[in-house]
Amino acid sequence: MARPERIAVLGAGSWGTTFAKVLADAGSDVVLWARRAEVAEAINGSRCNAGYLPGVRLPESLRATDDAAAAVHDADVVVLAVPSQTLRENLAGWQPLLPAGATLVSLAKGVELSTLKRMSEVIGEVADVPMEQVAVVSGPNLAKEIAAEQPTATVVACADHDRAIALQHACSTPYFRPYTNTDLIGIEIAGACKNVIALACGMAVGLGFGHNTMSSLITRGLAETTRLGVALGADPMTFAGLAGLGDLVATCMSPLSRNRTFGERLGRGETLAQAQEAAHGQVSEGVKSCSSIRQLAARHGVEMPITDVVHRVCHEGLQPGPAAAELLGRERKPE
Ligand SMILES: NC(=O)C1=CN([C@@H]2O[C@H](COP(=O)(O)OP(=O)(O)OC[C@H]3O[C@@H](n4cnc5c(N)ncnc54)[C@H](O)[C@@H]3O)[C@@H](O)[C@H]2O)C=CC1
Ligand SMILES: O=C(CO)COP(=O)(O)O
Repeated sequence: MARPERIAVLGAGSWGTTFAKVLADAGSDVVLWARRAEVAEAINGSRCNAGYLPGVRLPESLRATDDAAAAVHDADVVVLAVPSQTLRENLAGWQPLLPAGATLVSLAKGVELSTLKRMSEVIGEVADVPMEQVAVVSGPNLAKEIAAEQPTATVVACADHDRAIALQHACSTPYFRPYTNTDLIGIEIAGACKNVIALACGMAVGLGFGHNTMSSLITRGLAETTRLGVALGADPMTFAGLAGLGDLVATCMSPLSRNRTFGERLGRGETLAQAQEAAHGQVSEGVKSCSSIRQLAARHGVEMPITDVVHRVCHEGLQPGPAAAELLGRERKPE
């Protein structure tokens, strides 16, 4: 499959805008759709999306619009960069506009609450396309670092290897190195679960705990994520890769992560509403996905103790201190 000619990125938040910059820097012809006309105008006028990426100058070749039909017109790749829980509704509106045969790419990291579906499953269903047409980009990809052109690797996953190669080509730059993969289940489960583990790590930071606690959460978090992924049919090796361990470490360790920051606020004693207010409208996917992932795990008989306590802290009034004590007090077992 040839390198894509025209790419539309739908969603001009932190990651959508950054990924559009990557594609434009890689020489692709990119149009970025923003919900708000003033955001599109600012990108076209001042080359800046100040609300999400202050201080970042966007490439001259990147065009923005608030007209989704104009954005996707003639696109051979359509990148979906809206929060997981809004993807179904947004995509249903865009579905009649999608060019036949276009590769649909998910940037979102979450599991849908109402259906427990992965984002690629939601896309296949709503857009009514074969799964070979759906791709996922996921990895240790904190938007602000990539927007600053710091060296980063990622994974482009698609069941159709040729499409993955074409997309890999379209987003390769001197600072962004994509690898291909065909394990969508593993890549997406890893991406959704790491947000929940990052919430737990944030809580640990908020409680004043150090690196031993973080490493213990990261390692046991990886174990429970892998258990769920394997139960769903993923390749266990995926969890040792960029979209698995790579993203887990980046998100759990970085103060730039919205999920970790959210967890830190809860760990310091703030309420869910206070932490949400402090996020200024930016999405912390783990707050909702902890519930859908917990349900998915229960459906498949998989134990996910960290995810379980994160859900109960976020939604059932459990306090972070007792949650930590509960994890430590679990039945003793071999590693
Ligand atoms: N920011 C990052 O560093 C990374 C984010 N991601 C994932 O990408 C997805 C999008 O994240 P961001 O761009 O960071 O989010 P964001 O919160 O910065 O932006 C979300 C974008 O979606 C738009 N949107 C459309 N419909 C919406 C609705 N109904 N409700 C709320 N927003 C709506 C917003 O206007 C905004 O442009 C998430 O699933 C996130 O986990 C993945 C890798 C890196
Ligand atoms: O997915 C991310 C990094 O890979 C971004 O994480 P946050 O959504 O927690 O900021």
